[in-house]
Amino acid sequence: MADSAFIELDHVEKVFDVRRKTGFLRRERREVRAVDSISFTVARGEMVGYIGPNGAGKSTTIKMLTGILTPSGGRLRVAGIDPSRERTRLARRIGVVFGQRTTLWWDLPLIDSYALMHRMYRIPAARYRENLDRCVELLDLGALLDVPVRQLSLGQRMRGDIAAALLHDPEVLYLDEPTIGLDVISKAKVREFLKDLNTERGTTVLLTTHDLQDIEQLCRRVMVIDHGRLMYDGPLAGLHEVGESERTLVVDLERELPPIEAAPARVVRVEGPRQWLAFPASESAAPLVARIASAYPLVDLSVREPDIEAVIAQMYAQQAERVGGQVGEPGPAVS
Ligand SMILES: Nc1ncnc2c1ncn2[C@@H]1O[C@H](COP(=O)(O)OP(=O)(O)OP(=O)(O)O)[C@@H](O)[C@H]1O
Repeated sequence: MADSAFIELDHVEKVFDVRRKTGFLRRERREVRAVDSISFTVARGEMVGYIGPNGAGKSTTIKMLTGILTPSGGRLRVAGIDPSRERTRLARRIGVVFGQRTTLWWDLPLIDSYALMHRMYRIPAARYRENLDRCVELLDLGALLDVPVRQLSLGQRMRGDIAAALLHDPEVLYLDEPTIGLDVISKAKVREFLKDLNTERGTTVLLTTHDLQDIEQLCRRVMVIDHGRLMYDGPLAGLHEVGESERTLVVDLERELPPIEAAPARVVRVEGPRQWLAFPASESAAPLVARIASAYPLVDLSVREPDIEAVIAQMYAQQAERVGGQVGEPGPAVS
């Protein structure tokens, strides 16, 4: 493994033993291989997207990286520490944000939660003050500090949670769906903040998300997991190529017209003056837009990204075709 690796996973596995009631006295025992022999390293200061469909094994990986769960097999290190053996020592060096849950105290004003963390993590007063001031300013929390957490909107609470994860200056931040359910403005704020955190402070970030735009705007490298297996590790552009996914250009014309001709884009839907054109996600939209604008009476247009599920489904289908296997049997990681 690389010396500079800050996070290291070597054939890590997590198997859950699930018991299900199948009759009055009968129970069925089943193994769920949530993480299946995953290996990767993340260098200090990297910002990596960790994506995959529901139930792929993302949260399980993150829980093992924090020490909440113990791997069933393989070797795992974060900053040289075995997370499940030295969870408390590691806790001082990592920050975690689970989008669907909060680490804040529900009935307390935000500032009181921070004060409790100050004590829990034994953060030196000057450093606490400095980090708090910085987060309050950049995450726009000033007006919210005295508000009980239960009264915060989802976006406000998420910003509050991100600040809470950073008060002790962690070297690595795990984010599990940090923009889930947020409106466009809150998403932009959170992304901007994370970008700054990574470039200015060099914080290593591992980000799981269902929003491809989070990855596009933040991560040069993306890892795709499905059925507990690593299917891809590389740049996002490469993922589009592997998945041969398509983006969609939605064009509003001045009036109803025959389908637009603009290869390699092809019209996939027409509704009155609005037309939908699919084009390969690996192609730049700019020349296509310029060509359409010069030849057609354009009123408005927008580009829609493929969602992660679609990209992965494509990737899957192609891999199955290549190996002549069945869709649903993941192959080795493509990089
Ligand atoms: N404590 C548990 N006991 C039994 N099975 C579990 C447990 N936690 C997770 N699993 C199973 O392990 C698999 C992976 O779950 P995980 O939560 O890691 O997926 P995920 O990629 O984070 O999904 P999502 O995007 O829906 O959050 C799923 O099949 C899930 O049902």
